[in-house]
Amino acid sequence: MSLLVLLLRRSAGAVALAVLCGLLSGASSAGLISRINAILASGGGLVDRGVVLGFAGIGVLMLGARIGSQLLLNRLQTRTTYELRAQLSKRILATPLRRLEELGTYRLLATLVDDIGSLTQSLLCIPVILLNACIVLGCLAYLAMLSRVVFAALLVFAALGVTSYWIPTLSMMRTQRKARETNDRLFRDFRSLTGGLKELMLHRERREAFLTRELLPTVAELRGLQTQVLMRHTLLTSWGMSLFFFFIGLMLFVLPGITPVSSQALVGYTLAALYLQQPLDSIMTLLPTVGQGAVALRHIEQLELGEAGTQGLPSAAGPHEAPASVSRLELCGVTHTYLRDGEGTRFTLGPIDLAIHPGEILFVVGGNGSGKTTLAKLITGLYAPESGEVRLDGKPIGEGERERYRQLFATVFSDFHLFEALLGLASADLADRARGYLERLQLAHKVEIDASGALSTTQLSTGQRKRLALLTAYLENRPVYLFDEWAADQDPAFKEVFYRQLLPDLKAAGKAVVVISHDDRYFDAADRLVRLESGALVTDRSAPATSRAAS
Ligand SMILES: Nc1ncnc2c1ncn2[C@@H]1O[C@H](COP(=O)(O)OP(=O)(O)OP(=O)(O)O)[C@@H](O)[C@H]1O
Repeated sequence: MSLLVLLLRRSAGAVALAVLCGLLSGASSAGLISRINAILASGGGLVDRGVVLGFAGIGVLMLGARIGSQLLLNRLQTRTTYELRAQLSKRILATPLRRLEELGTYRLLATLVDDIGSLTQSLLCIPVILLNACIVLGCLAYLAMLSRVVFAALLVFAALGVTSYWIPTLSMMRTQRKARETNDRLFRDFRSLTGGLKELMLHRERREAFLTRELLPTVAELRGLQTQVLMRHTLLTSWGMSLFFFFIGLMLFVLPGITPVSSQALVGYTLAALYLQQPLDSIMTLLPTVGQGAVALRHIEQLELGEAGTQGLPSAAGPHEAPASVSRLELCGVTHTYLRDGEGTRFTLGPIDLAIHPGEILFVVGGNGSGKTTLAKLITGLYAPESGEVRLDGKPIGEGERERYRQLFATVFSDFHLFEALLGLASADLADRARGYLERLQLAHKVEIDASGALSTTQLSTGQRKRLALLTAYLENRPVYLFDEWAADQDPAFKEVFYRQLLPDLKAAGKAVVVISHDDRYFDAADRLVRLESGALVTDRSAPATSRAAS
């Protein structure tokens, strides 16, 4: 709810002003019509300079109020979208990585694209609904002045009408919620579609199966649910309108039988009631959009994202700079467990006791699925330990220190992301330093880096992209380096450069270097080697002389 409250609080002024402008525009157009009426009725006898000026003045007021109201609504729309996008992006970055992994990127994308759109649209309805609600209240007050009996009858009728409208609306909102869940699946399928292009293009049966068993059924299900929502909405709006005319019929045919009423008063009631129709229609038309917004808001809340400023992004003051050096980093009895929903299985890493020292190359080795990457996420503070603690220079790292702690690491994970520019590394000599590393990584003929840090291209081979990721890590110049199977995609010559030159250089510069590797030919490059088996650390010893000899 906090998101909605925040938005409403920030937009309250704009919403009130938009409603005011709308009312002014409505009142001045009513004023214009009544003047036109009076002039026509007078047969032109009323036309003098004052009348013309008054007419023109109301016309200008109407135009100004209309433009003002529309401009405010446009501004509200763009600002709301901006704020929602900014808030949600910050909140995603403030959410623990493990939670985001559990949610899946497709859900986050669906929220960023879909929920933000729905929420913006529904917030935009608020001024229009308020404006029409003002008109409805005005009409009701007028009716109350005309006849208390008619007004009381209208209230009773309205209560019945709202109840008969609201109950099916609740069921319509349930369908909207279902549609929203299906939309998540649609984003997952779109992700498979764009991520699996090669696999789908190369295998006709797989492509057919993907389309007929996964994507198209989801699309069809969504279409069905959306059709249901639209159909129910049409029925409900029509029901609302027929109730309305039923009420006018009651007034015309039943009221004169209950109480004496002049035909002039009857005309007055009927006109006022008819005037109610347009704003009521407008409110009813907008209700599904508001419902959609409510569903989107609920969905965002269910993601249980962190609050901006708690984890990822610096909120206010506070040291976020990484310490320039580390003398000892320890994992003491650290554990992490993955639960696999549906299968009832689990994988537990640890308890792990491990120390990392500056000026030392530590290899983490082990079979596929033994827990190396999980250990890397615990070492770097991307996962908080479920038990045990991480200590930096003897001091335990708690939740409050984790953001600062993470700034100690320069990493290249096996599923690294390459940005289009060297972000957050601004320095006067950035381009020069980067060029030096490009030479060293044998990329100078492929990639250029301008003074702002923009890369000329990232359309490179997998091995070359990894070298660019390594370049970013070099430029970060942090006390601890962690490489997760970095050399797996390198040619033999560059593997040799990595293990025999680049790693020793980092060590010589006093960096602590953690290397996850399957390259047993180079295990002798480690000062210390630890092996993981099914989540347990089975060895922690110096690099074996045998592998040194083998290389
Ligand atoms: N996001 C996740 N959710 C659930 N289980 C996971 C997740 N990531 C990893 N696992 C499980 O944890 C275990 C260890 O995974 P991890 O990625 O740490 O292994 P690894 O040693 O790095 O493997 P590899 O050498 O293949 O990269 C695996 O059995 C895997 O099934």
